[in-house]
Amino acid sequence: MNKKQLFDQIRAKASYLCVGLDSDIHKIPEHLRKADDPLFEFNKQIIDATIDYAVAYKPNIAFYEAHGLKGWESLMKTIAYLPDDVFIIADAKRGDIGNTSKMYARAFFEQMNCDAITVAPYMGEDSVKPFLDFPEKWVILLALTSNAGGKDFQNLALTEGDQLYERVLKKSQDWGSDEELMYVVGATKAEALTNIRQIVPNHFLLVPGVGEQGGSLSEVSRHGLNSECGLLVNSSRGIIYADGSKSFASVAGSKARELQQEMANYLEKYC
Ligand SMILES: O=C(O)c1cc(=O)[nH]c(=O)n1[C@@H]1O[C@H](COP(=O)(O)O)[C@@H](O)[C@H]1O
Repeated sequence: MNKKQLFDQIRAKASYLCVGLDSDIHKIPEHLRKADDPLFEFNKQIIDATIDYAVAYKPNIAFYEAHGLKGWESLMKTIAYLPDDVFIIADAKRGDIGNTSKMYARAFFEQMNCDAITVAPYMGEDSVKPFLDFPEKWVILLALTSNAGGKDFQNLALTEGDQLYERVLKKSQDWGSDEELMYVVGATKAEALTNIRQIVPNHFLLVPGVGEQGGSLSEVSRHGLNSECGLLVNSSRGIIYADGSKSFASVAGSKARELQQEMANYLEKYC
């Protein structure tokens, strides 16, 4: 999916919501655990309930890999079930020497037909570039992550003055354009968004950390929205585990709708 198509979807649904499919066999409702493929059954019902309110879905690969072959099957079935007009992010946090990155890219872009993959920038240009060789596919580079430990490296001041995350934003612009590169910025770091928007005014940002991690959708939207929206805000546990009973899907749908309605207001106000 290209940037225009993504923005068209955002306008059509008045939403920049990404639903995180961090589907954990120990957290899904009891009655689904007896199904043939419990993770897929859970995801299917979550997708059906939230599809009108979300433009993107982000399966977190760890939750599937943890189950070996069966988990990969649940993941592939989930991706195949998602309609073509939603943006699919493989949250895989990959990145390795060039020939290995190329194989990761083929796995997630060709085998699984995802639109985007999260990539760690730590190994530098030749580890990121192979992911950028695929037309209309996206690299989402970790810049300023939502977790407390992110500051151990990302906020370190370099001798030239930038913090490390700022250097990631600046340097990576030599590798690809805003038609193929996005950045992860945690909702818990909303205070940095004004500065980030000065460095990357036009790029899309994937913003996880609203809901369970306590980030504010209002703050993120106020400081992060640009004229083409420029945001995909993810919530995983706050939607998919909002209710643990047989009503889990309809409660997930209501949670997604609440976020979408808030987003519709912000789009009107700031975009
Ligand atoms: O790359 C990510 O998606 C990510 C980056 C980051 O900085 N923080 C972060 O929480 N995430 C992911 O976003 C999701 C957040 O989940 P919830 O906190 O349950 O909404 C998880 O899948 C995390 O792995």
